[in-house]
Amino acid sequence: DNRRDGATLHSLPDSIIETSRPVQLKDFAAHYRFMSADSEYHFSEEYEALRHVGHDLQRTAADLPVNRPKNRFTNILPYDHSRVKLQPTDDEEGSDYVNANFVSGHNSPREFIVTQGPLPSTRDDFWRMCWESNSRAIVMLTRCIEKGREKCDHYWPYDMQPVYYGDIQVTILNESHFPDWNISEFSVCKGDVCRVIRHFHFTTWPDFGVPEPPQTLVRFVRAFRERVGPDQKPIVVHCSAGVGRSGTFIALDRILFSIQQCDYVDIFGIVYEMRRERVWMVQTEHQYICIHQCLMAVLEGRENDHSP
Ligand SMILES: CCc1ccc(NS(=O)(=O)O)cc1
Repeated sequence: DNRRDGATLHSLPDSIIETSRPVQLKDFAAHYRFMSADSEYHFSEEYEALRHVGHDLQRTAADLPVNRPKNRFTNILPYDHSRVKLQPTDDEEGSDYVNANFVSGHNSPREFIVTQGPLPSTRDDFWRMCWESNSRAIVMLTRCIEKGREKCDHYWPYDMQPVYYGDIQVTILNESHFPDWNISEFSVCKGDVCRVIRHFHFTTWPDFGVPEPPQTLVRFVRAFRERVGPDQKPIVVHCSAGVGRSGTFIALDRILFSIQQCDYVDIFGIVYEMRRERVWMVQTEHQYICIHQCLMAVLEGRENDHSP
């Protein structure tokens, strides 16, 4: 029975705490029907079993007074063990801090850098993080303004004129617009050294919600993977808090790789592992179910259907 209270769960060794629930792909449709039955009772139970994962981990850097203003949300703080560290400047306390964690992908244990939507006061740190990590891709899963509220700073230029963010110069090279996302290429320069960073901006994912229909997210992940190299450079992923939509995107990306190589899928285990790296990854039960619906669409050959 996994419905132990948080305290009990924390005191148990990992060997007793359930960390994976693999499902054979040949059984996945029946599994989905079972989990969905009785008002999705078993999805609720499984998602509840993830509630306390990671909450025993320390986040001391995020809590330093000098760093508190750098957090968009006071309850979305990066764990110390997996946090991304900027190159510190001259013993300035907090100069290495950004609200971001390394998160595992299918291809490597630090495939992703997951971060909050930059604040006006942290967008220079965001670009320093992109530069210092040698990232070549940014996945943005929120709009800057949603329902009249600022969810993310517009941290890139509004037109083709170069803009400096600290000592990083960003220039839009090109933009492609699609119904549910935009794909741009930025020239990012520090001094005489320039790189191209691709920006994949999903524009129709409501906060705390899911893309409709779920196949839209499958198509976005495919469009992203078609254009990002097989290099070992980290991929920056963010939404507003950098947990709900970001976690859902990464979970689906990992699953689409996994089913190419394995005859089973472990969605519970993927989310469990991500939550040990960054808090609240996949933030709602509906997002957790959406991951399953995306996989159902792929397995049934419906990923290119546009009907809701
Ligand atoms: C309460 C803080 C919070 C705000 C927004 C989100 N959603 S998001 O992680 O998908 O941006 C998650 C958490």
